[in-house]
Parts: sequence; C-alpha cells; structure tokens
Amino acid sequence: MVHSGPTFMVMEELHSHNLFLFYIIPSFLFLFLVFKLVKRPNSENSIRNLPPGPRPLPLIGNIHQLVGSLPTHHYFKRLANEYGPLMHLKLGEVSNIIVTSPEMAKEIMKTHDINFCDRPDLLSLRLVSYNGCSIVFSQYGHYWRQVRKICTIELLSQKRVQSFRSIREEEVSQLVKKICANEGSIFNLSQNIYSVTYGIAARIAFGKKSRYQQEFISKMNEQLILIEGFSVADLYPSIKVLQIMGKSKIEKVHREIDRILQDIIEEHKNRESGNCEGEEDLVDVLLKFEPEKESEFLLTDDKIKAVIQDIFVGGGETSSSVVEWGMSEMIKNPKVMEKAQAEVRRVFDSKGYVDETCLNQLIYLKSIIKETMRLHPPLPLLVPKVNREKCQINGYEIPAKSRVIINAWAIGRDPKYWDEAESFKPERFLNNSIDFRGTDYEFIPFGSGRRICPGTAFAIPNIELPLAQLLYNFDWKLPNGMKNEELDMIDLPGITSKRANHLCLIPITRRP
Ligand code: HEM
Repeated sequence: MVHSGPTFMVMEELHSHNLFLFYIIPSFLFLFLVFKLVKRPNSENSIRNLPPGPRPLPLIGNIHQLVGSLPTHHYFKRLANEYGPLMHLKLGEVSNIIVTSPEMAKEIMKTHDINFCDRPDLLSLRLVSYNGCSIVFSQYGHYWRQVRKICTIELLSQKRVQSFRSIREEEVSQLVKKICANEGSIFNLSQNIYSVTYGIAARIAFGKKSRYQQEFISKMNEQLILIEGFSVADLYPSIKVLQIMGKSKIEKVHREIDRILQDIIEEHKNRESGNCEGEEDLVDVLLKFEPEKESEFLLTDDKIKAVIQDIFVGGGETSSSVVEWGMSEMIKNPKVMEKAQAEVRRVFDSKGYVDETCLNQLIYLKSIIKETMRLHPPLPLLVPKVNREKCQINGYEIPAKSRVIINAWAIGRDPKYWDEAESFKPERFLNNSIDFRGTDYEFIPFGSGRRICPGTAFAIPNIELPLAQLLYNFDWKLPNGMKNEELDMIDLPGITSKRANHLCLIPITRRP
C-alpha cells in the first residue's frame, strides 16, 4: 500500500540527484538561514536528552549523511551501528527517531502504541490520499477505525479472501501459459510477476471487465514514483512556498487517477441499478456506505477512491516483491530451490496441476516466504508513525510530533537475534514458532500494534500460489551462462524494496 513513507522518500530523491532539489534548495536556504538566525532559539533547542545521533549541520541537519547510491534503510543501519537502536536524526527541520532493535520496536508498537498511532502529515500523501482519507495515511481516530473495520470484514477476512480464489488461479495460470510459450528464451520474471499481482488486485477492486485496468495500473505506478521523489517540501514544512511549488507534477497524475476512479465508481453505480450482474467487487462493497444509503458510517466518493488506492497498492506492490525476491534467493541457493520443487511436486503430482486446495501442505515453501520477508521486507522501513505527545523511551525524551521510522530490514538482519543473519536459510523457520503476526519483534514485515497491516490473509495466497506454480511447472536457469552466485541482490532505493535489476531467467518446462 502504498505504502509511502515520508522521510525516506525524500532520501530516494536525493539519491537520484533530482534537479528539483538542487535548484530549489539553494535558492531558499539563504532566505531560510536569515529567517532562522533572526528567530531563535526554537522550542527544540530547549529539549534535553534526545536519543543519540550524529551532530546535525545548520539548515540541512543530517541529510548529508544519507546521500549516496544506497537505499535509505542501509544508511540508517550503518548509523545505528554507531549511535544505537534509538537514534535521533534531524532531516531538514524535522526530528526523526530511527528505531533499530526488537526491544525499541516493542516500546513503540506495544508499550507506547497508542501514542505512536498517527501518520506524518506530508504534502504528497495529503494529496494522493484525499486529505488523509486512506486507511494507511489517516490519523488514528474514529474515521480510521471505521474504514479499517469495513475493509477488514468486507474484503480482507479469510472468508472473503477465499472467495477470490478463482481470480487468483486464473491470473496465475495465464502467467504459466505465457512462460510455457517462452520456454528456452530469456523471460523477464520481475515484470510479469508485477503484472499478475496487479492484475489480481485490479480484478478484485473493479470487477472482471474493467476497461480501465491497464491505464489505472500505469498511472498508479507513475504516482508511486512521484511520491517517492517528491518531498523536499516535507523537510522544510515551515517554508510554505515549497509546499505550493511541490504540488504541480503530482497533482497532474493524481487528477488523472481521480478521473479513472470516478468513472469506475459511476459505472458501478449504474450497474447497481440493475444493468449488470456479477460478483461483488471492492467498489460494490464500498458503495454500500455512500451517503444516500442508510448506514451508520458514510463514505463519500473521495473516501472510496482513497481506500481503493490503499488496497490496490497493498495488494499489488508488496506481494510481487516477495515473489520476486523469493525466486531470486532460490536461484542463488539452488539446494533450497530443489527442496522446494520436490515438496511442491510431491504435493501436487497426484493432481497433475497446482491449485489453492493443498497450499497449506507446503510447509517448506512457507518457511521460504518467511525467510524472504526477513531479508527483504517489502516495506523495509514500515510506514512512518508520529507521536501525539512527548514521552520517554529507554530514558530518552521523544519530542511530540517526531517522525518515527522503524528499520524492519535492519532488525531482520541483526546478528544479535539471527544466526548467520545475512544467509538465506529457510530451515530456521521450520519447527519454530516465530511468525509475522506482530508479536515477535525481531521479525516484523507487516508491522505490529494497532496499525499492523490488515492485509496478511489477502497477501499470503497471492505469494504462495505464484511461487508454487513457478516451482511446479518449470526448472529455471540464469541466462548467458551466468553462475547462480553471480546473480546480484541489489535493492532499488525506494519505499518498497524491489530488485534494482529485473530478474530475467530461462524457463525449462517440466514434463513429468
Ligand atoms: C507481503 C505483503 C504485505 C506486507 C509485507 C505489508 C506490510 C505492511 C506494513 C509494514 C504496514 C504498516 C504497518 C505499521 O504501520 O506498523 C502495512 C499497512 C497496511 N497494509 Fe500492508 N502489507 C502487505 C500486503 C497488504 C495487502 C495485500 C493489503 C490489502 C489488500 C494491505 C493493506 C494495508 C493497509 C490498508 C495498511 C494500513 C494499515 C493502517 O495504517 O491502519 N497490505 N502493510
């Protein structure tokens, strides 16, 4: 879901040497400096005992320590090695608290959870979420509770997820057919995995025959990229002119998405009056709460549009990333791949094809999926939180309204909690109760506490089914005589941790 995080998005912008950054910042820094020199000290100067962190420079704070070609979660991990699991970083004029241990994560998401349940109010996110009406970016309170409850019951429950089984099976079978047709040649698995999971999300959200599907997917991707590189204004919230200037590009894409979503809603409203029949999709479900209906809780069109985007990005982006990294790790670790293939083939050979009926028997595959999310959590920095009130954590003072970032990626690789932390060893999850439900703080790919991801039941079959199909039907090798160990595992700077380079493999169809 978009999962879009504020501060670290900004870092990606810096990595890509965004022109905006270089032209706009110098022009305003001078004015800002003068302004700050005249108007000091601010309230932050008077705060004592902040968590340790590198010394900030005037104006830019610690931004310079995060500039380079690596993703932001790598820099945060390096700095945490020096400054500890609760670290204070000043980025622009904003206080950030970076959390890098299970104990500190538990403090934030369990002990003090209710204080840390808000989200940062950022320019780009405000725009794309219709003023904070999406589940992921709404502030903690009545609206968030209601809209999350509707989605959990009506869309994300086990029963509902089960009802989407035929959609998943059809879409993944199409992928298998496409791969068969490309047997022996180089196949871009990354691209095709993303289009399958987005295809599933689109069908569940809009219904079978949406003519807008492709256009919507491509605009959403455009918006995600813009969100990632669009937050200079959010580093300097007090410079209002940056907020105004920052809007234009994202506003344009957002208007296009808005138009598509409004058309889809209108189409569904007409269909509701009896034109068409078919399975209930997400838009049908949300329209039950439109203001004309007799419901206790009402959703306007804008709110419906915000929620569709949540589900769409949540349903598409994150699951694809797990499938992509899972296949990458198995290519790099051929023994794991062989063992997984043997399991899938043993379970499904009597049937002769893979469907969802026996996915539960794939115990080793499930441990591969956990191990993949340990090393490559789709949202490496989760989704940032904000605390309403000042509080004490581990003896340090956390100022009110700090942006709190939890580095789940670094926690999953900490040798203090994991043997051979950097190695891909799915066996560690066999005969082991560690799970991603949010109570084992050394393994938190879905977050924890009140704002834990509500999409786990929805996500798991989206990951298991494609992986089982890829393992059952094909053997895989790297192109151009490349050796398994030569496959790079570089992640793209961004709020979601995709592979930087597409995974391209040669499929060989298995003929039992
Ligand atoms: C492997 C798949 C997924 C991963 C790893 C994942 C991870 C996350 C994480 C880390 C958060 C933030 C938790 C926090 O703030 O502590 C989140 C929030 C959220 N996710 Fe997911 N997610 C996945 C799939 C999905 C799916 C399939 C959906 C829906 C179809 C979904 C919908 C949401 C929503 C609506 C939120 C916002 C919750 C809130 O703020 O109350 N996610 N997800």
